[in-house]
Amino acid sequence: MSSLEEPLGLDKLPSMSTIDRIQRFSSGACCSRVDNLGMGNRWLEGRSCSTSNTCNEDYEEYTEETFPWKRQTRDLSQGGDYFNQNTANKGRSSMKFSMIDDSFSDCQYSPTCNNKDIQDLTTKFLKGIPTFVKIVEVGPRDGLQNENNIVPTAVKIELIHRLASCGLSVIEATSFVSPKWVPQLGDAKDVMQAVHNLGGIRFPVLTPNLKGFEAAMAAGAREVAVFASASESFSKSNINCSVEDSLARYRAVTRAAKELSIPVRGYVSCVVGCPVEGPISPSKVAYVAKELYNMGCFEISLGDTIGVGTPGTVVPMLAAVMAVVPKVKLAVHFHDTYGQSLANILVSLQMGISIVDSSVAGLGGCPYAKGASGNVATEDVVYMLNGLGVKTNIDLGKLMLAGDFINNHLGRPSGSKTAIALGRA
Ligand SMILES: CC(C)(COP(=O)([O-])OP(=O)([O-])OC[C@H]1O[C@@H](n2cnc3c(N)ncnc32)[C@H](O)[C@@H]1OP(=O)([O-])[O-])[C@@H](O)C(=O)NCCC(=O)NCCSC(=O)C[C@@](C)(O)CC(=O)[O-]
Repeated sequence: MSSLEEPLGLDKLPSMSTIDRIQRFSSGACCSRVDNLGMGNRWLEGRSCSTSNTCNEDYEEYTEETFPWKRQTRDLSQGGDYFNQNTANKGRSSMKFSMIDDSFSDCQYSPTCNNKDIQDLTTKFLKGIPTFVKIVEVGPRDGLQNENNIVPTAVKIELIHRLASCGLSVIEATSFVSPKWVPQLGDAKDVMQAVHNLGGIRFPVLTPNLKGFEAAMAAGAREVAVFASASESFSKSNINCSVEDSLARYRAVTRAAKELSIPVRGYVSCVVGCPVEGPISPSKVAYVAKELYNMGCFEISLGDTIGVGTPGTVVPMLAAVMAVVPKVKLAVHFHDTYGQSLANILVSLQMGISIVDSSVAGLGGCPYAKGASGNVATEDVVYMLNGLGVKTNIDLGKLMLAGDFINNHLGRPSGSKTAIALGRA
């Protein structure tokens, strides 16, 4: 078994230095006034702009009438059941409505603005965004595979039940991989047997080879996922074979799955950067994505496994993949090492992607991608989509409680996000 000894090798990758970050975020222009749309009290309460008074002054100008949803957003001080669905729904509809109409009717924001300007700008920035986004919840698999301590089977099953009650339609439940490689998911059979009959929800599982596929079928799985990499080095360290050998294995899996009418999802890892090789060219990603698509994967998830992507690198990568695989078949899967996940998701949506992977409480990380942080939190994705007026059919309040359930179990404070992947030496 090989493993990645080195940390991310971020010196080779596009990165944002601490100084860069401070300079960017402390610029006098805290945010444009139109940016306030739909941001709820995360912006209103959370933004401090410590190096400039501009935001505070701006904030004071804005009354509750100006932001009618302010009263309806999550009140962090109350803890527990802080965001019931009624409230979330009301906030959502009033936000959506007020984006175009009410809040701007008297144009308090700029002496020169008018409704048409606002509508034009809104259309310009939001027009490509799909009206419905499917979320693939990967917490029970991608999240729990990387915890230092093995989470008890009963807790995994309870987490999946709680996630199922949130309205999620796809929950990646576990992996049928070698327990020597990923001991955290050594109870895949028990987890799968306990959840596979939950109605109306798909529970894909990772299968690295035919052995895993057969075990998954025996445990009741009805959908599987294969996972290749755009990086040779990562392929070797993650699944102990070359990219071409992995594709050959996956052809065997997709053939077997086809005979049983089992849908197969395909992952491409390291779509922006690799811990060993540094930047990965979009053409390599496109090649692997196309191979997976050609062998019959119904959906291809593009994974920024170590979370080094920014909109500047994600857009060309997506453009290259979209040239060879229809965009309706593509999902994005971001880790949040540099806090870029939501920005990356937003540009992906603007490019027409309508499937997003995420992980409750931001759990996640590949044990063989040392130093990468967790997946983007499902709560944050749903919150952003609500603000954009995109449908998800997910109950944000219940989702937050599911996040707290697992955070509490893991000894993390309620509301924690982004578990840091500790990797494996
Ligand atoms: C692929 C292998 C199995 C090759 O592992 P290997 O050691 O090269 O396999 P092998 O064929 O030589 O077999 C060695 C032993 O493993 C057993 N074995 C063989 N296959 C299985 C199986 N399916 N289930 C259970 N056991 C298995 C096999 O029976 C044998 O047992 P032994 O005779 O020594 O007792 C191994 O490397 C492995 O399991 N790797 C999985 C690693 C993993 O799960 N990584 C995390 C995935 S996350 C990811 O990739 C990124 C993603 C998808 O999240 C997207 C993103 O974030 O970007």
